[in-house]
Amino acid sequence: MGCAVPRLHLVTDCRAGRDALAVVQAAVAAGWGVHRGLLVQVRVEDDTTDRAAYELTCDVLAVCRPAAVPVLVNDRLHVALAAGADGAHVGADDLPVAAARRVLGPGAVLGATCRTPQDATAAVAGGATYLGVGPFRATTTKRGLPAPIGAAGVAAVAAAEPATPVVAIGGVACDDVAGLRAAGAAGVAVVGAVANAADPGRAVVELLAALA
Ligand SMILES: Cc1ncc(COP(=O)(O)OP(=O)(O)O)c(N)n1
Ligand SMILES: Cc1ncsc1CCOP(=O)(O)O
Ligand SMILES: [Mg+2]
Repeated sequence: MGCAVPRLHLVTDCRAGRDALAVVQAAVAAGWGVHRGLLVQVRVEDDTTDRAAYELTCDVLAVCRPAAVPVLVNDRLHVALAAGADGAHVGADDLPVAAARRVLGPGAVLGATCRTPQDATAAVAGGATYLGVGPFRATTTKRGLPAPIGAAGVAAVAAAEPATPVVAIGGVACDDVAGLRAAGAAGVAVVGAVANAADPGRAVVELLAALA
């Protein structure tokens, strides 16, 4: 995966009682020297206002820009554009990939959620830069997810679109990285593996080392 799509996607945990910005600060501070492997996706709760999403994105950008860590915004393309983020991530309930590409323009990073090879082929045709593939495993971080697809499901998507980086998501832990890479994933996206860690910075360093 080139520098446009790093291997470790840190997705913010904005549930009540969480300090998403503090986790991003810890991740970026700990990752000095290995920042080319890190990307932050700003993912807020559905009932978060656009104003709050925009302000968090600006705060995350202020932390990430000096370290050259790319920042994406989940779902809300207008927030990504307004804040000057590097791109966005869309899934089945968001704008279609091709429409998102038209909104963001050709230079933006655009991720698309996929569960199947058919999803992947459609997303690539629509202009996806990378494919967020999962859920790999059951997770408590997001409610209402479909059944996990496991490493075999990740491998099926990666094989269908070998020229487009696959980022596995859903219950991913550091110990899963080798198996996911072997399945064809170029990288992983995590919430809990970092946000729930006693030392989020150390968790980032360990994940980056496993992905190297
Ligand atoms: C890298 C990555 N992969 C998948 C998702 C999930 O996106 P989506 O299916 O649209 O679900 P929400 O995150 O919007 O609840 C993601 N965010 N990032
Ligand atoms: C947003 C999202 N989409 C599929 S799984 C997931 C949550 C991933 O969080 P965690 O890494 O804690 O399982
Ligand atoms: Mg979405």
